[in-house]
Amino acid sequence: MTTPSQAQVRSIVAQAKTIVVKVGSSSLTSSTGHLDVARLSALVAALAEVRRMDANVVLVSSGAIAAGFGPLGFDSRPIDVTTQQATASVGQGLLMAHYEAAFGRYGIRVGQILITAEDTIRSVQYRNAQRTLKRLLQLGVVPIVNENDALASNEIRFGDNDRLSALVANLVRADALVLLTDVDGLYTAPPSEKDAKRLGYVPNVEKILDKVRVSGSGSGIGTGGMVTKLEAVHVAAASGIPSVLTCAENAGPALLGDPVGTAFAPIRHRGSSRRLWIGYAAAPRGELIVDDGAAQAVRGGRASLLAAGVVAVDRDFSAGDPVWICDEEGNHLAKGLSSFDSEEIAQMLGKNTSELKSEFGAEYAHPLVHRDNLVLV
Ligand SMILES: Nc1ncnc2c1ncn2[C@@H]1O[C@H](COP(=O)(O)OP(=O)(O)O)[C@@H](O)[C@H]1O
Ligand SMILES: N[C@@H](CCC(=O)OP(=O)(O)O)C(=O)O
Repeated sequence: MTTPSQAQVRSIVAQAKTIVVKVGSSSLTSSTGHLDVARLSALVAALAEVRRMDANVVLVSSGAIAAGFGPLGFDSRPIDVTTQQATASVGQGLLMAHYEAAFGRYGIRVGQILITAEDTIRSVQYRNAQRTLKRLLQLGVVPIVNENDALASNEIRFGDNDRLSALVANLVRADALVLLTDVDGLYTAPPSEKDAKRLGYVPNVEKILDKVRVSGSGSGIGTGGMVTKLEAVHVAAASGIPSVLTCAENAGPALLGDPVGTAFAPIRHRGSSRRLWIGYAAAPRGELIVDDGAAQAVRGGRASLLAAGVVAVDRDFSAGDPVWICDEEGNHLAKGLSSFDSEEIAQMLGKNTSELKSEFGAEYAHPLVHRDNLVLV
């Protein structure tokens, strides 16, 4: 695809019909780490302006832990996961109360959506979240999304909201993603280093990944630092969605398309949201190992995966789960959604369609992974 100019990217952001804005903990808090309601209100003023122009806004907001630890009598953000979860449970309600009051001043309703990483893996939950978000936007509501910290299991949690925001941008098929943090853009090195320079425009995020030096959170309040923000921008760019990264104080100008912060161009055309989900969010639960002929067909990009070409199935999974499709050397060729349980597939290996039909019935005479549910890696 031809790379848009910075002016074109800025204009996509300004004219977005649907925009996802992510605000990090570090931008909603005071120097002591407590929720700063004045900063939250300033952000809401900028978002209300976008709503006034009739664009759909989805806000991905961190800040539950920041809002919860003071009222619970802690001096600082808790460090252990269980106390963080309990703190987020208290803080999430308080955070929403502040958002409700702040958006209410502009006559705007908000709705809370709490997502776990699991919801982005399972196809049914994914569709469900997508439907609810869509309906909220149709109703003129600003959905406010956070990770469901109270219930997220330690092994599979986003932790930061950066990557979650890129997945939400895909879920709602946003035209642009704006990441608001405590630094005014991407620098060539952590901004505490004296020769670090801000980049105004990044035409291809993949080409700068090994040229900039990034580190974790500078403030110690946020979680992912610049590492997860670049991952989010990368997912968005590869999904055809441009991003702007800047500080929360620049929210207004950034949303109006002014040249603040760092703008990132999309690097690929937009695919279907379902394929993007399979490609980025879905963590494979098992593997289908295919012979040379099937590997060639899969690599061609247009074929479904038939049982006849599958030589082995690895690990237990259910129909609808994401799986790796691998060649016999163990190389990952594609990710796809399996149409059958692993137990069923074990019986179907190597059989052609008419054998499947006569042995198991017509409902088994189908590809193990349909081409619409398959994404090359
Ligand atoms: N190359 C870089 N450019 C800009 N910021 C960087 C870079 N490397 C690390 N950072 C740090 O990332 C921090 C933002 O991440 P974080 O604290 O997690 O914020 P948030 O709470 O908004 O997610 C900045 O304060 C900055 O110190
Ligand atoms: N979900 C957590 C956010 C964790 C966090 O700090 O995220 P971020 O500020 O985006 O790096 C919360 O609401 O407190």
